[in-house]
Amino acid sequence: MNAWEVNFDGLVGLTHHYAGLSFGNEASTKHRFQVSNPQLAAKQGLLKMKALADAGYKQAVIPPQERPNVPLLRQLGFCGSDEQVVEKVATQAPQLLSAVSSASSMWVANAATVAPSADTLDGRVHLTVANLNNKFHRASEAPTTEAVLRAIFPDEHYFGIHSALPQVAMFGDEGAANHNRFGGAYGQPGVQMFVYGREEGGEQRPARYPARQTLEASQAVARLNRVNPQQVIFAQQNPDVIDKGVFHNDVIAVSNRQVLFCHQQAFVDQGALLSQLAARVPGFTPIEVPASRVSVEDAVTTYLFNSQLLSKADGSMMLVLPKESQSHEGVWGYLNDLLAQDNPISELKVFDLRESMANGGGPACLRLRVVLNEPELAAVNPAVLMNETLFITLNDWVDRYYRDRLTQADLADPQLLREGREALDRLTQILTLGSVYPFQR
Ligand SMILES: NCCC[C@H](NC(=O)CCC(=O)O)C(=O)O
Repeated sequence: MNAWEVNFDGLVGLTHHYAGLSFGNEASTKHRFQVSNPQLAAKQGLLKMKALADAGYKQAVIPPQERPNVPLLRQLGFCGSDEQVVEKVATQAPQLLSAVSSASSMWVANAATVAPSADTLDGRVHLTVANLNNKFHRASEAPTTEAVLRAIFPDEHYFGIHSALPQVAMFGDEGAANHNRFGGAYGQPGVQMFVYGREEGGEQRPARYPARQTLEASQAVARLNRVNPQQVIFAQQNPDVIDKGVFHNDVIAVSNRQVLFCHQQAFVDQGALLSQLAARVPGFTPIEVPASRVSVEDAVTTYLFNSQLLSKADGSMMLVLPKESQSHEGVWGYLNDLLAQDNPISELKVFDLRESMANGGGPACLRLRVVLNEPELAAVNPAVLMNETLFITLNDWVDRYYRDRLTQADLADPQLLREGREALDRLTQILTLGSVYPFQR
């Protein structure tokens, strides 16, 4: 059956700021306390969505979450009116206010892991919400992510949505950022590769930075998503590169159909893994970038692997890259050599995503890929699909509600809380989502 890869991009929230919350994510640490521009951030994301929709790709949007997360502050013992809760945490524990105000749900590659219906035992599309257990500011995303996904994929006949795994380190799960699907046409059964950073009790693990994803979590997600066990591969990320800032696999590898574009040092036993893929994926085409051309450090600062690898009408592929890859002479030189060589990549498309990049989120982090066939696509809430009208409506909405400057100190402003709720209330009407936020219940 005819099927497409639909890219669902996260819309940046009103409280987007730089708080250095993600140890092991070097961009997050480096930009701590810099001034952010939430309005620009949201518009940079919308421009990418619109450009890809205009180029003929199927594109949709996932809304931001309610921030600051007042119910979470109440769970931590702050009391009084909502405004008083925010005021107290701002004076007593400002870093905690940052954490509960983070707009991190924008990186929807970490929202869930998706299994297309062609791969599942019951013929439905499955999505398992990620628990994002390794970081407090991200672990709190799961309940609203689930509500939002149910509002976007409401029909249980086509879609199975699963709650996040238990919130413990043993089941740390970071969603689609550690998942790749290989195959031919999107509607045909594929091979799913689940990438993990450590195994509970295992010896091979990074020394400096955390490995966020466990093998145990990946196995559970594969079960929940009912992926045919014949179509699953588990692969370990190279712990040495996690220690160099590769906190998710999508910082060092990206795949599309038969192609894997990755760094030479991305995986443990990479040679054996590539042979296994070659045996299982018809026409498997690895494009391994040698360390002599691009170091892991340069991969981390430029995010060339955090690109989207998209199929074009003629069967060739386009890499959607962040501007940082173009500004780096060595990396840009390598990418242009790649174009000249005999491989499926025939175009480079560059976007300015500086606001998101400064927190460690490139083009691939901002999107969740959902392969859908015709009836499944027809069952998606149509109001989230990107088109000219939605683009204009969302830009106007951003202009109306978003600030163009935000620091940690601004999070204490009770007006920000009110602005956020008013904006999200309006957004749920635009996207016909119903009541998905705690403040709406
Ligand atoms: N896939 C990209 C995720 C980036 C995200 N950054 C952050 O949460 C940084 C937030 C801050 O430091 O303000 C993370 O590390 O999970």
